[in-house]
Amino acid sequence: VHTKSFHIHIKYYNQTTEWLLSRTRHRPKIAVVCGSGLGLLADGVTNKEIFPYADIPNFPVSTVPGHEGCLVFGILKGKSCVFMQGRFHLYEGYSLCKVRVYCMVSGPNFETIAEARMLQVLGCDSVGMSTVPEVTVAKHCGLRVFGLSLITNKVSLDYSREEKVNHEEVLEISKMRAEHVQMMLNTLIARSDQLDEGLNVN
Ligand SMILES: O=P(O)(O)O[C@@H]1C[C@H](O)[C@@H](CO)O1
Ligand code: HPA
Repeated sequence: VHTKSFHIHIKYYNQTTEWLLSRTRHRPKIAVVCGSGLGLLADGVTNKEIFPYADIPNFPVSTVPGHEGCLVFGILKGKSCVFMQGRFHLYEGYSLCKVRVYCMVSGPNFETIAEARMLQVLGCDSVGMSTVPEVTVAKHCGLRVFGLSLITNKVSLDYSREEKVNHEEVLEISKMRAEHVQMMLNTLIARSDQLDEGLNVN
C-alpha cells in the first residue's frame, strides 16, 4: 500500500521538458503509454534513446512490476515516437494535476447563489462570461488554442454570507495580477517555437 500522495504539478513541466528536449533529437508526435507487461511494444523502435524515469527531473517513478520505468524515444515505421514503458496508477498514490472546467454564463449579471450551486453540481470549477465563444470559433477554424483565465474572485455559494462579487473588485484584482499574467504570456510566446517544432517534425 502506498500512502504517499504524489502530485505531478504543472509548474514543474517546463523543467522536465527542457531536460528531455536537450537530450534527445527526437520530436515525436506519437506517444504510446505501455500497460503492464507491454514495455516490449517499444522493442521494434530504432535510433533508441532511453531515459529511466528515475533520471528525469520531476518525473515520477514506476512502482508496479511489469512497468520498467523508462521513456524510450525512437523511430517506428518511419515516425518519431516516444514510449512510456510503465505508467502510473491512482492506487500508487499518483494523481495528475486536475483538469479544471471553465463554464461561461452569458452575463452581464454575476451568477446567483442558486446558479453557482447548480454549476458546482455540474462539475464546473470556474465561471466567467467570455472565452468560450472565442475558443469555439478558433477550434472551428482549426486553430490551436491556449486559454488563460485569471481567477479574480470566489464565487459565493453560501446564502448566509454577505460577500458579493462586483466588477470593481474584478478590475482591482486584475490590475494586481496583470504583471504576473504578462510574465506567463511572455514565457509562453517565447517558447511557442518549441511547441511548433514538436508539432512539425515527423
Ligand atoms: O472580458 P472578461 O471575461 O475579462 O470580463 C469579465 C466578465 C464580465 O464582463 C466582467 C465581470 O466583472 O469581467
Ligand atoms: O464570479 C464571476 N462570475 C462570472 N464571471 C466573472 N468574471 C469575473 N468574475 C466572475
